[in-house]
Formats: sequence, structure tokens, C-alpha cells
Amino acid sequence: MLTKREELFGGTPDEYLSHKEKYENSTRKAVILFSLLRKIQEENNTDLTNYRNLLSGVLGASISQDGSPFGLHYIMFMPVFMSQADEEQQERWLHRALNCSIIGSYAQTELGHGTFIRGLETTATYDPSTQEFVLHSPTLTSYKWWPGGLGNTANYCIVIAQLYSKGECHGIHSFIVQVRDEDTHMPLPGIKVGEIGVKMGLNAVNNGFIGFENVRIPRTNMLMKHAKILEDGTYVKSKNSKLIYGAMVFVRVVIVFDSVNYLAKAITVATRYSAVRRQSQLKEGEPERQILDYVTQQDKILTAIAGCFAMKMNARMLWDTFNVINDQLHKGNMERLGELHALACCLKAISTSDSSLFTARCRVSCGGHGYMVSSTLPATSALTTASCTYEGDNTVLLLQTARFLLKTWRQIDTGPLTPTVEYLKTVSAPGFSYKWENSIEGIIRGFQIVSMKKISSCLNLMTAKVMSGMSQADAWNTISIQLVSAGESHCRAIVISTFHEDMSKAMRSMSASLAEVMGQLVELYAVYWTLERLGDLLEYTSISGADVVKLRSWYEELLRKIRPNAVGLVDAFDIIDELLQSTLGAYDGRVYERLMEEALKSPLNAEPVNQSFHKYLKPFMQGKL
Ligand SMILES: CCCCCCCCCC/C=C\CCCC(=O)SCCNC(=O)CCNC(=O)[C@H](O)C(C)(C)COP(=O)(O)OP(=O)(O)OC[C@H]1O[C@@H](n2cnc3c(N)ncnc32)[C@H](O)[C@@H]1OP(=O)(O)O
Ligand SMILES: Cc1cc2nc3c(=O)[nH]c(=O)nc-3n(C[C@H](O)[C@H](O)[C@H](O)COP(=O)(O)OP(=O)(O)OC[C@H]3O[C@@H](n4cnc5c(N)ncnc54)[C@H](O)[C@@H]3O)c2cc1C
Repeated sequence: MLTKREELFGGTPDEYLSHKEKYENSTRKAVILFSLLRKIQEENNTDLTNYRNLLSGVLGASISQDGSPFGLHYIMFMPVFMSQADEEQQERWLHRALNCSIIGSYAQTELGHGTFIRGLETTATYDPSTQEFVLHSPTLTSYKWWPGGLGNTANYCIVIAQLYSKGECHGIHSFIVQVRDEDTHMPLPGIKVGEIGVKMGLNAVNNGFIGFENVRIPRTNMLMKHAKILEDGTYVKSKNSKLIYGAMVFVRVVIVFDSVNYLAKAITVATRYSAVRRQSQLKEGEPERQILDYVTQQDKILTAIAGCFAMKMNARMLWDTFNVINDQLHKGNMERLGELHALACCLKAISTSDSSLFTARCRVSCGGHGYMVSSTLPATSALTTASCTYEGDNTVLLLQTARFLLKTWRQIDTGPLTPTVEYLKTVSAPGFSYKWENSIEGIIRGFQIVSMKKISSCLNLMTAKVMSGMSQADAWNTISIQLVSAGESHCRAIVISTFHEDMSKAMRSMSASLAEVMGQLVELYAVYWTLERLGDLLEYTSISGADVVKLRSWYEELLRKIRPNAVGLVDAFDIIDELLQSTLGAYDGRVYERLMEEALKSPLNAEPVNQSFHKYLKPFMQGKL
């Protein structure tokens, strides 16, 4: 009789399963894992605040780098319900979703539209004679495409559609739709649903497609916490049209935590492997060195460790900010919604692009063995690159942040600014002067000045182009590279300052030795990004060539200081081997034995001579083909 652990982590490795077998195996594991999680959450009440803790348990415990067919049920279906459904609807559906007696998905993206959600084509037309909505996919491009779990798993989904009533279109709204029979799991009449096929990664998420042929749903299946349709078809608009976007903000906050978790796995593997792997002699006649002793290896890996700690602290700041502003939204105070959206956008973009960049570096830092699926680095790389797209393409999200920053800059003199942008006032105040200094505070100030000057420059450019007769939209598109760069600079300034401030607070309760190491990580992160963004700093601050020489020395000194603590730092992530699932990163360091053990599980090693020899090779080699 297998233990739960053996059931979850044993069996044929996923990499040797077919696409269909991988899905079936993931579903088998998901029901084991989520039965355990269901017990945990039954003791907790569920609102969006404590839901994230459950979700981080779900994500943290997600036992496959290929994701889970239940992912979207937890990541979007339920959060959207909590933020978009009214009390009656939550009463009717949420408990069933929480105890997984129904499994949901989130169907927003279509074959033809992902970013431009105001262009979505699926329609929901209200019929007052029957008090129903008629859901319809008018074109092939209107088919929903991508919703996780929708292929074969979910029996319900939240559909985002253009709402029509009394001949008028009221824009996109959310609807809960049953897609499969709860008993037979057969697709309901008028519904064409299936799985989208093999992807670069996340092949257990069961992404699907769905099309509707005049499918009727009750009026009360429109999620009506904000906007409503009355029985006679009267549309009652939301207090704020942007509230429909609320769930995307929440998920972006969750994704920042995710990106930290995925990067933590990758650097645990790469760091431990770099301590085990010996290659080349640093000095003639000496034993081969741990590759972690090579400064170029430290440059790849130690900066990733610092980045992981930095983003963890920023994820916590974002979550705290989300809770504060979400409470205000519940009380009808919309003042900081735009700031929250801008912060969630840029932190989601930067955390996922950094995680993708550093995970790819971890992969190459492990050489050939890092290219083995059994190392788990390829899957983590595929996963982190996906996160640069899902829940909003990173470029588009940074443009959203830039849109908010330009709006803020236009109003810079009309009153106080909200917390994440108040630095703009400080560094642009009359009489403010700043001379570059090679210190954490000096670096933070430098990044804030770069951000402010980029925003100011973008606005001046926009104004000049519009004054020259260019449309606002064309002017925006023309300078959009600089707008994205301004969004990134703003975010980097926030990430460095938050890391420094929050780590400084945390260090007060640490031992001196631990505080010293944490301080080194903050410095390494700040100096690394200073060297990475030298062009901006040379353009907008008084940094000099001499400063840069000293920065490089500072950087190399930090690598030397942190090297002895590298393994201890990743051990502190405390990721158990079963979740790490890596031949290179296992705690016991038996890399070569594990590589061989995993290789022998390959079906191609089941017999000494594969059948293709007799069928193909032998006749070929004998010139008979
Ligand atoms: C259980 C184990 C699991 C393990 C598995 C792990 C892996 C799991 C993999 C999946 C993970 C996650 C699932 C991802 C699911 C999805 O991808 S769902 C689909 C997500 N799609 C998007 O994010 C679409 C992106 N596009 C947009 O958000 C908008 O179209 C965009 C903002 C880009 C533009 O929309 P417009 O309506 O055109 O907006 P503008 O005209 O630019 O601005 C209008 C105003 O609205 C404000 N705005 C826009 N968005 C928001 C928002 N989200 N919140 C608040 N406000 C918003 C914007 O600021 C403008 O305001 P202003 O006029 O300036 O005041
Ligand atoms: C693994 C995965 C899981 C997903 N899960 C779901 C899900 O469960 N439910 C769901 O609804 N969706 C899901 N999605 C879809 C995802 O939300 C979209 O892929 C994402 O929103 C990007 O839209 P798109 O794919 O149409 O790309 P596009 O918007 O077509 O972007 C393509 C390119 O065009 C550029 N571009 C687009 N618009 C602009 C603009 N205004 N300005 C400048 N450049 C622009 C982008 O920067 C990008 O380079 C998932 C996607 C992936 C990869």
C-alpha cells in the first residue's frame, strides 16, 4: 500500500508520459493534494485576504513544474468570485467551489484577443422574456482559448463577454457558466469544448478552448457585485467600471509571490549543484575547483539569490498595499485604485521578467546537466517565461504603469502624491540637488531621479509631438519604448528602496552575523542593477567613470563575501526534495548517482536492443533499405 507521499511523488517520471498520460497522472495527484488542502481550508473562513495564504500553500505545494489542472480553479475562478459575485451568488456557489464539488476555470482570452479585452467578441445578450442571457461565439476568433483546466477538468467557468441589453452594448462583464454535466461530465448543449494541445511547458494545466452556440444562462449568472442587469433588462452600471478588472490585480499580486517561489527553486538547484560540481584547475597541480569558486559563476547565481530576496520583500509590500487599498475600495474609496493597478502591473512585469532571466541563467550555469529535464531547470525556465505573458503581457503592463506615471506627473503640483510615487515630488522639488555617491542611499536616489526624468521626458515628448500635429495615440506609440523604460525604472527604484528599507527593519531583530549577510544581499542587488543600468545613470545623474570603477570593485568584493554563505542562503528556502524534484539540487548532493538513477527510468533502457534496430537500423546498415 503506497503512502500519500509515494502516491504523490512516485511512479513513472512525467517526462516519459504521453501528453494524455501526463494530464491523467496530474489529475490523479491533484485530487490527492487538494483533498489534503481542502481539509486545511475547511477550518478557515474565506475572504480574499486569508485566501492568498491558502493559495500560496497551493502554489508552493504544486507538485509539478507542469502546473496543475486545478490551478485556475484556485488562482482565478475563486478569487474572481470573491471580488465580482454578490452575496447571494457567493452563497450559492462559493462554498461548492471551495470544497471542490465544482471545478472552475476563467475564460477571458480568445483566439483573437488577449491583451485588448475591450475587443473581446463573445457576446452575452439579455432576453427579458425569459430573464436569461444568450451566450454566443460569433466567430472562430471569439472562441475562448487558453483557460486553464477548461480542456477536460472544469465543469464551470467564468466567462468574460460583451453584455448586450435592449440593443445596447455595455462592455465586458463576468458570467458563471456551467460547461459540463455535473454527473456525466459531458459538455452541455451548444458548448464546444476541448484542450489546446502541447505547449512549451505547464502541460498539466489543461488549457482549453470553448465556443458557445446560443447557450442560455439565467440572468442571475451574471456576477453582479458591481454592475447589474434588472429583470426587465435595465442596466445598472458599476460605481467604477474598472472594478471588473479587480481580480486581475489580485492575481498579479499572487504571481509576484509565484515568481519568487519559482526562482527560489531554480537557484536552490543551481547553487547546490555549483557547490558539488568540480571542474578545471584554478592553479596548475591543484585539485579541480567547485564551480561556485569561479567569479563568473558567482555573478550568475549570487545575483539571482539577491534578486529572490529582494522580490520576496516587494511581494509582501505589494500584498500589504493591496489589502489596504482593497479595504478602501470596499468602502467606496477609489482614490488609490489607479496606483494599485500601476504597482501590480510593474511588479508583475519586473518580477516575472527577472525570474525568467535569472532562471535561464541558472540553467546555463549548470552546463549540460542543467539541460536535463531531471534537473527541473528546463521546466522552471518554461514556466517563468510563461509568466511574462499570462495575466497580462509584460510590455503591455509596463505601458499601463507608464500611463499612470504620466497622469501623476501632470498633476505633480496639484497636491500630495500617493506613497509609491511621492518620491517624484521629492526629487523634482525646487532647490533639490543631488551628487552621485556610491552608497545604497545614493543608488536609490539615483534610480528615483532616472525614473522622474524619464517620465518628465516622455511627457515633454508626447506634448511636443501632439503640438506638431500628431495624434495622441500615434505620439504614445512612437515613444512607447521610452514609456516602457520609464515604467521599468520606476519599478526598479521601488524594488531597491523597498528591499533596503524592509530588510533594514528586519535586520534589527537578527543576529549580527545574519544581519551582515542580509546587508550584503541588499548591497549586491543595488550595485548589480546600478551596473546593469549604467546608461540611464550616466544620462540622468552625475555618476562618473571613477565612480563606476569603484562600483565594480564593490561588486566583486560582495561576491567574495557572499560566496561562503551561498548554500546556506538557499537551504534557508527549505524546499523539500520532493518539491524540488531535481537530480542536481537534492539536499544530499548525490548528483551523479541521481542522474544515473533517473536515466535508467527511461523506457529506452527497458531492453538492451530497441525494436527499431531490427525494423530499421539493421536493414539500413546492410544496405537493404
Ligand atoms: C494549484 C497549483 C497551480 C500551479 C500552476 C502554476 C501555473 C499557473 C499558470 C496560470 C497562472 C495564471 C493564470 C493566468 C490567467 C490569465 O492570463 S487571465 C487573462 C489575463 N489577461 C490580461 O491580463 C489582459 C491584459 N489586458 C488588460 O489588462 C487590459 O486590456 C489593458 C489594461 C492592457 C488595457 O485595457 P483597456 O481597457 O484598453 O485600458 P486602457 O484604455 O489602457 O485604460 C483604461 C483605464 O482602466 C484602467 N485599468 C486597466 N486595467 C485595470 C486594472 N486591472 N485595474 C484597475 N484599473 C485598470 C487604466 O489604468 C485606465 O485608467 P485611466 O483611464 O488611466 O484612469
Ligand atoms: C500558460 C498560460 C496560461 C494562460 N491561462 C489563461 C487563462 O486561464 N485564462 C485566460 O483568459 N487567459 C489565459 N492565458 C492567456 C493570457 O492571458 C494571454 O496570452 C495574455 O493576456 C497575452 O495576450 P495574447 O496572448 O493575446 O498576446 P497579444 O496581446 O497578442 O501580445 C502579443 C504581442 O503584442 C504586443 N502588444 C499587444 N498589445 C499591445 C499594445 N497595446 N501596445 C504594445 N504592444 C502590444 C505584446 O507586447 C506582445 O509582444 C494564458 C496564457 C498562457 C501563456
